[in-house]
Parts: sequence; structure tokens; C-alpha cells
Amino acid sequence: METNPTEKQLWEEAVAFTRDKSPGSFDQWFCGVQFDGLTDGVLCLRARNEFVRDWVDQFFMPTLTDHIRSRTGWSIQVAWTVGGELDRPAINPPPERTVREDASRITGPNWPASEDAGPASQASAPWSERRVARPAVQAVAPPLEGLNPKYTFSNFVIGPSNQLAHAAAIGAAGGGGPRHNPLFLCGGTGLGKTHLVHAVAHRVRAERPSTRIVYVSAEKFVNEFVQALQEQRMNEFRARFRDRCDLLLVDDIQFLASKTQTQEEFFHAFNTLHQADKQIIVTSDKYPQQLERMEERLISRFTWGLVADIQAPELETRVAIVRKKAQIEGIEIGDDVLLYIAQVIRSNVRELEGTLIRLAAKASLTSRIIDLDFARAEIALSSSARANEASVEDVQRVVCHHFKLKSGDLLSKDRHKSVAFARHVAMYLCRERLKCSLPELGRAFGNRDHTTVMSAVRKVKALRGADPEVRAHLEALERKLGTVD
Ligand SMILES: Nc1ncnc2c1ncn2[C@@H]1O[C@H](COP(=O)(O)OP(=O)(O)OP(=O)(O)O)[C@@H](O)[C@H]1O
Repeated sequence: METNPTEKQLWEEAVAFTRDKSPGSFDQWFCGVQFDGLTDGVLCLRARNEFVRDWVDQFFMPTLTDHIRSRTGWSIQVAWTVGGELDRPAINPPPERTVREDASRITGPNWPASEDAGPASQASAPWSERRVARPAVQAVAPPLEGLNPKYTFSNFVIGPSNQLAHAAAIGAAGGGGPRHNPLFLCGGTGLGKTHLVHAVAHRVRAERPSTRIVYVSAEKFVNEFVQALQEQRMNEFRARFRDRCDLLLVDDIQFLASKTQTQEEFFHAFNTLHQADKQIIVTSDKYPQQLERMEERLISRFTWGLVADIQAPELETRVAIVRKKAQIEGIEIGDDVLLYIAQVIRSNVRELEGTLIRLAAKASLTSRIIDLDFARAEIALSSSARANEASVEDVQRVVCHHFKLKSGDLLSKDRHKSVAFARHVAMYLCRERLKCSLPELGRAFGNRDHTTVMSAVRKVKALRGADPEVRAHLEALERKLGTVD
């Protein structure tokens, strides 16, 4: 097919732009792709086989078509032809390379080591055969944005508080045991939900590298959806979350609250994947039934598989977690100090970890060893310093983070139960800890009357005595604000 030079130029620019991001892997795949033209926003490409088409489509096309779109303003659709001779491949294959060399070339920061390159016996095959030999390329999982390399199953400490969630995650990763679909992981902040989701992704990438994994936070899902709507790229968006996905991992689903259109879109993606028996894992800070401003049909789907909760870890698990983190970070610390940290920080693993890292940093700066006296003094110091330095804004920020609200929610007119509760808690904490006057607090919380503040403070004080859940929230918040006792 003859191509207009300008269009060809656009293609070449987009190729160069995309190639820059990961030249090794790009070359590996694009020697199996040919440009057949770009007309009226339709990009015609030919792929050597379906495997190459699917891979390129999923991992390179979004960047490539985005680039053309940004240069032209066109909405780009890709039309693939599969098979036939490629007389003008996008990248010319280098004539003399061994498979092992090729594999080491595609090993970048996000790529597994070259032992994934496939059998050495292939090294003697000609490039033209090797480049389409599935094992050589299939053994390398594509990059997956946002995964923490330390969040693996082997770095996860199992205890009574999380063993169900852990076993279910192993099952969802295909590691034996029952597989539940969807798997809904829920629990308070910093208890390891994201860690388990990343661990599933790492395990699947290592064991079944051709699995197409999509990992997003619910917030990112919303943003991508809105952007796709604005730019009229819904087909592409739907393809990403429905057709080109074998494993969907969505963190913090509670973020979809009130976003009805996004919920609708997520509902359809969920159904498509579920019907095709594609694994879905969702995390949330609440049980499905407690999700507010979420469509009923979505809530009911979340309960189709397994709802596995994670509770705050018990003392033994906390000690084991601090020990594991110390090993991972290479921090020398005695058992008595481990126990002390685990005793004073009770509700949140993220905080446990933060305390350990802070102690290690301070010890190294002051050339001290981390003994019990040092740990006691430092933890007390940082607690009171945090308490003294706290301002109304700090309290509001910590409360928003704890209850997963947006920063403006506490000052808004939103009277929804969960927002109002968080607002009352924040007012209570400011009054108790910072000794602010009632009118001062009224002003700081969206110009409310001082009587509103007074009744909020009274209400929370009463609930603290009567309701263990409220007490647990307050204790967690106070620890975050600096009272570790
Ligand atoms: N059982 C565990 N073993 C080892 N590390 C853990 C465990 N549980 C939590 N962690 C660690 O605690 C930190 C917080 O965990 P994570 O981010 O997974 O929490 P989360 O439940 O997703 O919290 P949030 O709801 O705030 O996003 C991470 O560094 C994680 O590695």
C-alpha cells in the first residue's frame, strides 16, 4: 500500500518516540509489525502472527497512538491484519545475535533476568525463526507500572489476622487451593491489602508471563475513564479493561463512591471479565455491604466470590513483621526492641515499618546502636514532637487520610454519614489535643457555627466511651498524631 509521506512521517515519529521508552523490547516486537498506512485516523498495521499483534496492541499501542493523537488531534483506531510476509517490518532484525544476547538486551529495570530467555538450544536457530519462537519472547513479562518489588508473597508475614486473605491471594495467583472470583480484600489502612495484590501480580508475571495484567487504583480508573470520555477514546479504554485483560487488580475500590458513570463502566468491565472467567481482585477499606454511594448491583457482584478481610495483626504477628522488615532493610535490631516497637504500635503495619526505618536512620546518623533505651527515647520524642507541632490542618489531613476522604470534604457541606462522622472526629481531636476555641474551630471547618462544633465534640466524646469501633478509630488517629501510649 502506498502511503502519504506525511502520514508515514507521523508513524515514524511515533515509532521513534515509543521506541525511546524501551528500545530493547520494542525492537524485539516491532520486527514482527509492518506499517500499511494511516488514513482518516485509521492506522493500518500488519502483524506476523496473533501473538505479536496482541502483545504490541496491549503494551505499545497506547503510547504510540497517543503520540499520533497529540500531534494531529485525531482519534486513532488501529486496524490489524495478521499473517502474510512482512516485506517492510517496522524494525529490521539484526542478522547475527543469539537468543541469550537478545534476552539480555530486553532485560531492563522492569524486566526479569536473562535466564527467562528460553532454551539455549535455540541460539543456533536463524533470527527469522527465533524471533517468532514463542518461548523466547513469551518468557519475559512486559513491564507493569506501579508494582513495588518488595511486595512479594515471601515478604508477607502470615498470622491469624490475615491468613484467609493470604491463602485467597495465593489461590487467585494460581498457586493451588481454591480460586475465588472475584476476590474482595478488605481491611483498615496499612494492613497489607496492596501488598497482597502486588504479590499476586509478581507471582503471575513470574509464572505465566504472557498473562495480561491490568493493575490500577480506583482513582486511576476514574481518571482514565474521564480522559477517555473527553478524548472520545472509549473503544480503547474498553479494550484495555475488557478485551486485553486476563487479570484485573483494582486497589481502593471505595474511591468509586458517588461516581455513578464510572461505576457503570466498571460494572460492564467486571461482567465481561467475569463471564470470561478472568480473575478480578479488588481491595477496599470496607466490606462490600458497607460501601457507601455504590450501586447495589456492583456491591452484590463483589460478594459473588470471596470477601476476605484483614484485621490489625496480633502482637506475635507484629513482632514477626518488624523482624522481617528489619531483615529486608538490613537493620540490626535486638528482640527486646522488636517487641517494644510491636507493643507500642498496634493498629497499622505501615506505622510499624515507618517507626523501624526512622529509628534506623536516626541511629545511623548519630552512630548509635538501636537498643531499648534509644528506641524508647526516640519513639517518645517523635510522638510528643508530632503532638506539639500538630495544627488544625494536620489533624484534618490525618483524619481525611484515615477515612479515605478528599481534603475538602471536612470543610464541605456534605452531610453524608461517613463524611459527617469524620468531620466530628476531626473537630473532637482538634478540641482535645490543640485546645482550640469553639468559634476558632467553627471557622476552620467551613465557617460553621460554634454550637455545631460543641455538639460534635460532645457526641464523639460519648461514643468514645460507648462504641469500641469509634474508640479504635480514635486510638489509631491519636497514634498517627503522636500519642503512642
Ligand atoms: N503481613 C504483612 N507482612 C509484611 N508486611 C506487611 C504486612 N502487612 C502489611 N505490610 C506492610 O505494611 C505496609 C502497608 O501495607 P499496604 O500498603 O499493603 O496496606 P493497605 O492495606 O493497602 O493500606 P491502604 O488501605 O492505606 O492502602 C506495606 O509496606 C506492607 O509491606
